[in-house]
Amino acid sequence: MNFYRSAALALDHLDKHQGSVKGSLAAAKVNTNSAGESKRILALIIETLKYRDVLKQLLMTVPLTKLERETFRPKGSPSSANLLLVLLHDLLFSPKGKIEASDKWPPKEAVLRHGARLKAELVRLQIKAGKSSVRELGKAASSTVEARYVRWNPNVDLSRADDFSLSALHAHLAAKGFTRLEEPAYPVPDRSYFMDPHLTEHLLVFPPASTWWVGDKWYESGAVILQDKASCFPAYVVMDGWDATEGECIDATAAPGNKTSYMSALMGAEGTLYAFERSPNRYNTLRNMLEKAQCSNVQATRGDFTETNPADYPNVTRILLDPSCSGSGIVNRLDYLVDADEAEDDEQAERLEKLAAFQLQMIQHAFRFPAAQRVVYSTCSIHAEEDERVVAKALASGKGQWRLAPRASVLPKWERRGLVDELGDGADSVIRCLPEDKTNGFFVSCFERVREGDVAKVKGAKGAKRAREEVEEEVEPEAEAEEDEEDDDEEKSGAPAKPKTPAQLERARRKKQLQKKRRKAAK
Ligand SMILES: C[S@@+](CC[C@H](N)C(=O)[O-])C[C@H]1O[C@@H](n2cnc3c(N)ncnc32)[C@H](O)[C@@H]1O
Repeated sequence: MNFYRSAALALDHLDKHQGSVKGSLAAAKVNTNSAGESKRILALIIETLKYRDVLKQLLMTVPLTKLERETFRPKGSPSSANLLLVLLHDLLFSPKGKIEASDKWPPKEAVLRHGARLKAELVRLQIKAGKSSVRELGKAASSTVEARYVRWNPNVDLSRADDFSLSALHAHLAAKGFTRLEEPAYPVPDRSYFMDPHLTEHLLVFPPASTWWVGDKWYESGAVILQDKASCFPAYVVMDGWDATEGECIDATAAPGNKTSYMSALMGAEGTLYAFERSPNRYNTLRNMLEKAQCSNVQATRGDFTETNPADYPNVTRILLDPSCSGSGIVNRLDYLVDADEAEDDEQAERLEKLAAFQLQMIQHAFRFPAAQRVVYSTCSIHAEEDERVVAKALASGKGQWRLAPRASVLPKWERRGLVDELGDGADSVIRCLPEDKTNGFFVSCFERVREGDVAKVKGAKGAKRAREEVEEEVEPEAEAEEDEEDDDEEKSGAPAKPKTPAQLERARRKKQLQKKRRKAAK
């Protein structure tokens, strides 16, 4: 009984948008030290959220708060609305199909009085929605990736006496009872796999529930690496057309090292790949990864990429930047189950602005490397603020010396390209990935240096022009502080200057929000 009350209290808390799904447990005073109890309640909350829309629809047809007014009073704590949702979830969608409480508990008695009608109405909703089972009425979890990716790492084959070639891997998988398909098939059939249609030489695609690598010598030796497909793209794009005579490469933000190890493999473990990582802990992880994956051509450095002196790397021609981002593309998050409110939107906008400034700074630093020809910038974010807009600003600040590489060298067969509204023509040069593409949400762009006398049209120029205007408009941090003071004066005089452009309007809105917060805090 308490179990349902706690889950309903947590849902009440979430309705007020006071934090994350997990955070709502503490707010509902669930004993988070008791792993069993909190896990059970968390699972109920998540499952109820998945079915919330259909349960609400059902309650419109069978209005239990009216029919059972005595039990489900309007102003209870937890709210009747959420108590009903969790009870209905267990009755209609849980594997046991029942409410796990004493038969004498009034809310259970009240719901069961309408059990037959509720079930019949639910089936009606299912038929109307054209679903083959009531479970299909739940919100599709965005964490459902339809495939599991395994990257073959040729470095191990190069450095070890055992045969770790791709053909040996196929033979190993056949011995494990897997069938290799010649063509991609989704969902990937049980005990089957195929070579990924975009990364045909290195990436194998398995059914999502696969675990064959656990304890397997191929995994233990680093000869296969678990890496999402989209996360392989940046290394693949930055190394496009590379040959060992060309020069050296950099992975500027390397830990845990998935992309570094793929770059190293694409270099045939030849030449030199410098890998930077700022965080000491993550640097240790990177070192372990590089050792396991036999990345003998990588020189790892613990340090801040923006503090490197470009002149010290006169032979570096290719740079990969995969800096910290909001991670909004990572699909095992629960955020999609709850709608963000305006206050959270404001916090998010502020956070994205800071991230974007840092991301831009990383690209601008990469542009300073004297021999750099190709700079790839990627994020696991789906926000234009961190993706196309950063790219447009980088182009705008590149003084015409950098442009977006043509689609032909940026995974031309990948269909989902960038946002045209943001980058104009340049959108075709960059790629976006979404869970619909059976990957995490991801963004990859590639800048190339414009050769002297090259008059080719600079792609992305439209977005860059707009970004240049924005950059010019952008307020320096000091100036912003001054502007804040000015605004205070304006407020006193009662004559605020009117913001004119969308960017100014957005800043004014955020500033107002901040002032509101400050005033609230001062009270
Ligand atoms: C998104 S992760 C990189 C993931 C990595 N590319 C991979 O595929 O395994 C970003 C990493 O960059 C590091 N980082 C952030 N700013 C940095 C900087 N200025 N210099 C070097 N590393 C930085 C972070 O500590 C973090 O480990």
